[in-house]
Amino acid sequence: MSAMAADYSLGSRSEVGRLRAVMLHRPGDELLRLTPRNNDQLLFDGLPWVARAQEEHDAFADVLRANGVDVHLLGDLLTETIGHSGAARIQGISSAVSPRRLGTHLAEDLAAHLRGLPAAELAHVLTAGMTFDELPVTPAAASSSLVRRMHHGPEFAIEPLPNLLFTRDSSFWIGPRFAITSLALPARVRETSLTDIIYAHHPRFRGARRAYESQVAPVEGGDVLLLAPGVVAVGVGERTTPAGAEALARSLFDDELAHTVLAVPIEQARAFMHLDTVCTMVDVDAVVMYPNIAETMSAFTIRSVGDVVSVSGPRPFVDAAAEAMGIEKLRVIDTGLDPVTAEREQWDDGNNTLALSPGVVVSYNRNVETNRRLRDSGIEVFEIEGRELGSGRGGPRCMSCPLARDELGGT
Ligand SMILES: NC(=O)NCCC[C@H](N)C(=O)O
Repeated sequence: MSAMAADYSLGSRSEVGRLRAVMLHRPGDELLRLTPRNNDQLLFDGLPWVARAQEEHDAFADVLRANGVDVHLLGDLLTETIGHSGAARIQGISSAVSPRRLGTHLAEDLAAHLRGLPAAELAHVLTAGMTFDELPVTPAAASSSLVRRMHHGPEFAIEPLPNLLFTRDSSFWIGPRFAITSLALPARVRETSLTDIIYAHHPRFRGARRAYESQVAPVEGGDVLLLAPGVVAVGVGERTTPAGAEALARSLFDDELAHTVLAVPIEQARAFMHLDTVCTMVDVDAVVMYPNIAETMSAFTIRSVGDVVSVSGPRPFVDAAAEAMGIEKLRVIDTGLDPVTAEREQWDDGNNTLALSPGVVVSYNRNVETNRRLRDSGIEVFEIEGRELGSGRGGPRCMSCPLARDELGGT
């Protein structure tokens, strides 16, 4: 990536300030690893047609570019990072090559092989993984490695990362800082080793500081909504735990990145894996929310006053949010859908919109009713195709990590 001077600075203090730069991951060979036997464990509901998924993703990126957003692809950033920094290369390899899985001898052999690969090839292995069949053939390893002899060829020596597509979850920006999250499920844990080396070593991010450095407990970016400057909502459910929400809140308070954090309980179910599967912001004072839970969604309010942290509630989410945001009312765009249509469109990420600026969002075209009602409420909707992308159960917000948004006053 050229070190061109951008007319914005990195960071984000809201969900809806004009989007200036974003990190996406164009899906690649890691999706070709999915089979009917491993797709559940790898958190996909089906087997995407990969070429089509790439076309859909390219169209998504084009919509963002057409709206003036700088699109940075994680795969490119990773290749550039590894090419630029020997330390990043070593770190990436050591997080991927597990002596626990491979035994010390094979792990050392493989790590030595990976250290010699060109940057793009190594980035490919770190994202798409490697099967035992694909291990480099060294005569010594072939005859002396029991691990190699006893594993089946198609098994993974390095697990692939098909969910890298959902860049929202493995890091997020709050104020001028980035946070590397702590992903809850084994299929995704290694993703953060890649975002970590990118932010630590890519020249584009030189000087950027970290938030939530301790990564004490699971926090996933899809659960983190920047409701307003200083006000953060954190979903607590299948992924982010109460301990994660509390640790994040205390860390944001210590770094003066937030004064109020709302911990929002969500059902521990696949359909509601993150807060952004049921609620996203579409304007400075408006959310689109899954109607079947709009009435019951609640929040604990965590506040920092001086050195004291207090927890109150729970109370209705919309009331707690409005008070924390300092607005009279949080508008809930009432999609007004009957429960069955609402359930179908929520499953297909109808509530997972990505805001380009206040009142302008990107959404999947299949959610016909939700999109119609968003427009009826004055929201401009750019529609994208998600027939294949959606098989991983994530929409435009899940597939994007905003790197820079304008301050709200300036949009
Ligand atoms: N923020 C999001 O809701 N991201 C979607 C993540 C989907 C992925 N297949 C997962 O289960 O983690």
